[in-house]
Formats: sequence, C-alpha cells, structure tokens
Amino acid sequence: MGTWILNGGVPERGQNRLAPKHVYIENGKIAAIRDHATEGVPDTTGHETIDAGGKLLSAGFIDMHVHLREPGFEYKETIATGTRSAARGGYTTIACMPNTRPVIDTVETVKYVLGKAESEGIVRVLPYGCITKNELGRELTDFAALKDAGVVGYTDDGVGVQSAQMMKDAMALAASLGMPVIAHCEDNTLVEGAAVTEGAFSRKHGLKGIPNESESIHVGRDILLAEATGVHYHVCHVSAEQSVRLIRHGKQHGVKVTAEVCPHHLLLSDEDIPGTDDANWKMNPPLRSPKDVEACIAGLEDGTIDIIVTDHAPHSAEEKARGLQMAPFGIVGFETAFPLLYTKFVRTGRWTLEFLLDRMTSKPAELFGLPWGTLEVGRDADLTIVDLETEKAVDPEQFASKGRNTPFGGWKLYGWPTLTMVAGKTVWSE
Ligand SMILES: NC(=O)N[C@@H](CC(=O)O)C(=O)O
Ligand SMILES: [Zn+2]
Ligand SMILES: [Zn+2]
Repeated sequence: MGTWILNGGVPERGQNRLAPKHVYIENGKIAAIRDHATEGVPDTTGHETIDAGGKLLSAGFIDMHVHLREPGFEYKETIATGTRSAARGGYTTIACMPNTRPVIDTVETVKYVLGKAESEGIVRVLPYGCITKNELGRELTDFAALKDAGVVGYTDDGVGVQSAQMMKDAMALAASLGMPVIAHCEDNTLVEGAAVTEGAFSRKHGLKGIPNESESIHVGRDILLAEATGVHYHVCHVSAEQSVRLIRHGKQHGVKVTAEVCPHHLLLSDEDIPGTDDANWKMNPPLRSPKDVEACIAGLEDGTIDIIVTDHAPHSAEEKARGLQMAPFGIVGFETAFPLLYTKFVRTGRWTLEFLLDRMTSKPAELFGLPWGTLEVGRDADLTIVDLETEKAVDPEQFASKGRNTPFGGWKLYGWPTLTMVAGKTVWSE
C-alpha cells in the first residue's frame, strides 16, 4: 500500500500557474507523478489518499540557517519545538547553527544533536560544527572528526572570525575535506555594543550604530581568502549593499562564493522600526537602509545571492522585553517566511512562484549537495502543501516555536502551509 496525493498544484516551468498533478508515494519515496491533464485521475484502490484540492504542492522547503537552541538554551527552543515550528512553516530539512551551550565543536555534541533530532525531531536536522573551539576564534576544531560525525559545514555563527589567518587556515582545511565554510561576517572593532544599524534610526534616537562595513569588510576579506584557498565559502544573512557588490564581484572572478538572505532583510528597513522599546526589531545583522534592502532584493534576483534562509533565532519573552538596547539579537522565522515572501513578492507580481520556490528548495540543495528539494520520481517524499488563497494574520501566540519574537505580528498574509510530509510521512497538518 502506498499514498496518493491527489490534485496537487505544481508550478509549470516558466509559467506562473499551477498544473494539477497526482503524486504516488511508496516506501517514503516519490514513485510516480501523474499529469492530470494528459493522464487523468489514477486508480487509488487499496491506497491511502490525501486530496490537496488544487493547493500548491512543492518539494519541502530547506532552511540552511536556523537556531534550535539545544543543548543549553531549552527555555528558548528545543529540537522538538523547533522542528515542529519548521514543519508548520513547510520546511522538511533544516541546518542548525552550533552556538548552543556547549557549542557544537566536538563529535560528542554533534552526536547529541543528531540523536535528539532522531528521537524528538519531526523534520531532517543537519548540524553545522564550529570553526573554532567554543567559537572563541583562537583554535580550530577537529574538522575531519566533525565531518565524520555528520556536520554539513563549519561556522562560528553568532560571531565573526576576527583573525584573517584563522579564517584562512579554516578555509584551507575545509577545502582539503571538500567541505564549505559558512561565515557570520562581523568585524567587532566596528560594532562596539550597538543594537541597530548606523543610519537614519540610530541618528534620530542618538544611538550607536552598526555600520555596513562591519559586515562587508569580512565579506571582502573572506572572498580573497576563498580565492586563495579554493574553498566553498558561504556568506550568512547578507544585509548590506556593499556585501552584495563584493559577492557579485567575487562570482564574476570565479571565486566559489555563495550567499543567503533572510526575509526580514528583504522586507524591512531601519525606517520601519517603531521605537526603542520593541526588541522584536533587533536582529544581527540589523535592519539596514531602504537602499540596502533594494540591493539585497536585486542581488537575489540576479543570482548574486543564491538562497533564502530564515535565521530562525528564538529568544524568551522575558529576554526580548529588555528593550532594543539590552535584548539579545534575533527573531523567529520558520512560520512566517513563505507567507511573507509569497504575499509581498509573488502575489504582487515581482517574482514568479517558481523563482521563490527554487530559492527555498532546489537551490539550497544544490549548494550543499543535498539529495532533497526536488519534486521528482525516485526522490524522498519530502513535500509541502500550501494554501495560496486564504488570507490570515500572523499570530505569534499560535506559533509552534517557543519563540514569539517577530516584528511581523498582525501582518495579513497568503501562502500558509497546510501539510508537511517527510519521507512519505505526514509530520504536520492543519
Ligand atoms: N541572527 C541573530 O540575530 N541572532 C542569532 C545569531 C546569528 O545568527 O548571528 C542568535 O543565535 O540568536
Ligand atoms: Zn549570524
Ligand atoms: Zn544565525
């Protein structure tokens, strides 16, 4: 016995409309895809059926930058709650950052995370390992051992690697292992305790600002180091126009540099921050100027920026109540990412649905050599069904995540996932 998903709407190549397809799943894999127009309704006798009712049927979303907070910060999120939040957002594979407590810098911690993901997680969890021990920037971790334990790359996300020599050594080692280096780009000497971008908002409120260069100096430095070492270098959460320009230049010169951008850096600028009380507008990198937002959108559109990630970064309500200056950086992202981007970029006619889905499914898979992200016979049945027609307001109280820290509360959006399936098993449905 298998499962038929009937009447799934699959975007047609190059056309902004959905074609009805019937997808047959057996032993966790996609075993057949039937085109309704030419092949009609299949005989489903003896099989389980799920009627997608014409809703969008996509390969499950892949998020290469998330914080699950376990081990150590279970009050913010756990692998159980974080993967449930991901499933609700339509994600079937997520790559988690190692800035936990302890950080993921040993084989033991990698195994702990993978074990928890296996026993308590409901979507695929791919851990990153640290570049440096304790993310202190002083000593490299054991890259080979971490690779064998199952990490998908090395990163000190949360902080920038301050030493160029340390970064160069990391890149050379990663390159020799055929592994990517994923960089949180931030020069600490230019930041000094600021909470928002240097710009209109910081000036208006007399606050210290985080300048664009704190990010782009690392981007530029690292592109040169990636060129020298031949590593696959991936830039985290691009926010600054200068970074986009440098990545574009690097790509033009054949450097193996790729990059990601978050929904909030495509949709919000510092001009949108309502005031200095609400820390739901505080994240790292910070919301930049409208010009930077446009540069990030243009970078994604021309392929300079490759993929979309959430940087899902849950914090407790108590932590986020400390105000803009004192609260920790970060906002949650799983449960709003697709509705936000679908509503603001696809429904408005700026992007095709195919473009958006590509940046959330097949592109991340391609970049990191993952076998998921494509709706194709023979692949694992990691699938998402999405209602594109019902408008609903974002209600943080309803999130599956423990984190409620989002600036998007109350936004009226379309494009809500209704069913998420991993390896043929429904892990979440409305
Ligand atoms: N993005 C954030 O604002 N915060 C992240 C760290 C990070 O991604 O750099 C976190 O761990 O909370
Ligand atoms: Zn980061
Ligand atoms: Zn992060």
